[in-house]
Amino acid sequence: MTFTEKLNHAWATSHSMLMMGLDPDPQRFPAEIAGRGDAIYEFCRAMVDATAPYVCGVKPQIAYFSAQRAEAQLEALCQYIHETYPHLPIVLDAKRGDIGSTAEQYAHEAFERYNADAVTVNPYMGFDTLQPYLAWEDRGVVILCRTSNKGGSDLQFIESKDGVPLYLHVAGLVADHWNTHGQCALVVGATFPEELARVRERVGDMPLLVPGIGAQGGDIPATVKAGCDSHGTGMMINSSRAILYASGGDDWREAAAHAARATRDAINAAR
Ligand SMILES: O=C(O)c1cc(=O)[nH]c(=O)n1[C@@H]1O[C@H](COP(=O)(O)O)[C@@H](O)[C@H]1O
Repeated sequence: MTFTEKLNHAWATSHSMLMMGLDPDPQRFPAEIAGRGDAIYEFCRAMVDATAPYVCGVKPQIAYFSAQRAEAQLEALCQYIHETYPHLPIVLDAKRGDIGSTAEQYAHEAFERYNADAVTVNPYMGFDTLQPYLAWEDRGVVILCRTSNKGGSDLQFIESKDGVPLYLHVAGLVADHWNTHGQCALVVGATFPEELARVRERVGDMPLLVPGIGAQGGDIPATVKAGCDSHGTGMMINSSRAILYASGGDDWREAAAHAARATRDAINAAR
């Protein structure tokens, strides 16, 4: 099954557009697992178990693992998710971008070492730097377009050809030229619903990864109104910290499950 098929299946069967973001910060771990050698793996595994019924996919952020020398725990986690929840796509958030020969190594890392269904990439260096990822035709390539942070406007709002802002130019390039195998998705922040609507209008039913609800304050009804595709779905709406750290007490698993369910329900109520 390709990434796109898996994602469509996950949307249909989970009735959820919530993506569980895994940004494990040892400073915020519950006492029960803090200090364990495998704490990152155990924390993330528990979070996936608690939230799996309410999500359409899982997005581990690689820096939270590599900064702690925990790449082996990320490998084990991806294997656990594939074995236990084979219907849930894994989007490895790595935001890679480099010349083709190096990109080949990054693609190998994401798709072979971690066996991710999709990876996030940065289009700043152009098409040839994305080709090594696109060559893995069954995997997803999730391209930064209009990011959720304030500073995204510094470059993404610069007017390109015909006065079109750069983020919309990227959306057009992907929709019209780069998505030849139907494997691409775009990153658009929930913090900018107006631009989300413009991207949706430009790219039709292409999947969108939409971070920025929860800890970054993005408005759920505005996001849903702006970003759904023609079938009333089409988004992986990510939330990480607001779910992972819903409670630091003994009820951390239950609190995460409750937060995930409530977020899924808030998204569905706005559809
Ligand atoms: O590609 C991403 O996932 C991403 C793009 C973007 O524009 N903004 C953004 O916040 N992200 C990621 O989404 C997650 C957001 O986490 P929370 O703000 O805790 O929900 C982090 O892992 C970010 O690295």
